[in-house]
Amino acid sequence: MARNTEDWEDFTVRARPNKKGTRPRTKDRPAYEDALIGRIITVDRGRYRAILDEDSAQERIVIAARARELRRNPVVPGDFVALVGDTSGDPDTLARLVRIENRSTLLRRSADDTDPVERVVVANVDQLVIVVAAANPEPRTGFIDRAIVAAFDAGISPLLCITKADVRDPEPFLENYRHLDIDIVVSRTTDETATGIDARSADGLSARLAGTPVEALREHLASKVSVVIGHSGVGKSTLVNALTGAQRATGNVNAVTGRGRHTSSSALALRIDDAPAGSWIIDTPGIRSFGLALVDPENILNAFADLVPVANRCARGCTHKAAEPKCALDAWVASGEAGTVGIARLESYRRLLGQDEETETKELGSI
Ligand SMILES: Nc1nc2c(ncn2[C@@H]2O[C@H](COP(=O)(O)OP(=O)(O)OP(=O)(O)O)[C@@H](O)[C@H]2O)c(=O)[nH]1
Ligand SMILES: [Zn+2]
Repeated sequence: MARNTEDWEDFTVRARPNKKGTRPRTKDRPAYEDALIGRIITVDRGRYRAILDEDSAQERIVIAARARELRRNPVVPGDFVALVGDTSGDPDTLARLVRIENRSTLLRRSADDTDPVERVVVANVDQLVIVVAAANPEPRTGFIDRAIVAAFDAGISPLLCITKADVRDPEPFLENYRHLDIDIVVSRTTDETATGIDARSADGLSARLAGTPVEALREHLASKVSVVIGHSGVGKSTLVNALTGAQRATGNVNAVTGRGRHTSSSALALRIDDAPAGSWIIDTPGIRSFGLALVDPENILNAFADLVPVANRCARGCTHKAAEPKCALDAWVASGEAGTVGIARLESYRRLLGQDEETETKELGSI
C-alpha cells in the first residue's frame, strides 16, 4: 500500500535512530533531501556553529539547534552535519541540525581509566598533535603515551610537538620516542632580532617563536584536520595562534566566536593560515588527559609499536603485566637487549595496563 504524505511526515517524526548506528536508515529521512552539509566548528551551550559552502563565495557560518530526533547523540567539532531550515547565516537566524554524517574517525575518552562513560572529543580528524613542553611544565611520558594509545585506538596519526626547547634541551626526554615511527616537531622561541613568528599567547604574553619549526608543523598539518591537546602552560595557544593568527586578524570567518579569547570549554576548529583548503586545527581547552577505560588492552600494546615484536614471543594469553611469570618483555629487559629506553618504555606500557595503579594516580594527580 502506498503511503500518503501525511504518513511519511508522521513516520519521520517518530523515526528513532537505528540501534546499530547513529545514522537513521535512508528511508527514514526523505524529508531532509534538501539539507545542506556543513562542518561543525564549535559547540556552545546547545548551539552548533557550522561552516557551509566552505571555500566558496557563499561561505558562511550558520548557527543551529539540534533536532529532537538526534536524541542524545553527541555532535562535536569536526562533525559533518545536515542542516535544514534557515541556513542563510544571517544575524539572529537559527538552522536545524537534523543528522550527523558518517564519521571517518572519532576521538573518544573516558574521564578516567575506570569510568566507562564515553566522552566524544572530536570527529573526522586525521591527526592528533600532542603538545608538551621541554620544561615548565615538566614533560611526562604518561601523558604522551595515553594520547598515543587514544590516537591509535581511533585510527588517528599522532604527532609529537615539543615546545620551549630554548628553556631546556628536549633530546634526553625525546629518547623515549625517537626510535618510534612518529613525527616529532621541536619548537622554541628565538631572540628579538632573529626572524621569527610573533605569537601572542592567550595570557597576553608574547613569545617570538622560531620560524622553521612552525613552518615544519604547518607542513605536517597541510590538507588535514588535526586536533591539538596539551596541558596548560605548554605553549599550545602560542602555537595555534602562530598557525592561525592571520585568519583571525583579517576578520575571516575563523574569528567565529567573536570573542577575543576562546574561553568556552568546547573545542574550536580554526583554519590554518598559508595552507591548502581543508587544513584545519581543532583546539581543545580542558582536555588534559585520556582515560583509557574504553580502549581494548590489545590496542594499548599496539600503540607501543616498539614492544610488539618482543611481546609476540610471549605464550598465547600472556597479559604482559609485571605479575606474569614468563613474559618475554621481562626476558628482553634481563638480557640487556632493551637498554635504558626499553626499560622506560616497558614501565610506561605497564603503567597504562593498570599494573602500578599507585604510580599512575600520582602521575595523574600531578598534571
Ligand atoms: N620560553 C618559551 N616560552 C614559551 C614558548 N611557547 C610559549 N611560551 C610561553 O609560555 C607561556 C604559556 O603559553 P600559552 O601558549 O599560553 O600556553 P597554553 O598551553 O596555551 O596554556 P593555557 O592557555 O593555560 O592552556 C606563555 O607565557 C608563552 O609566551 C617557547 O617555545 N619557549
Ligand atoms: Zn608477555
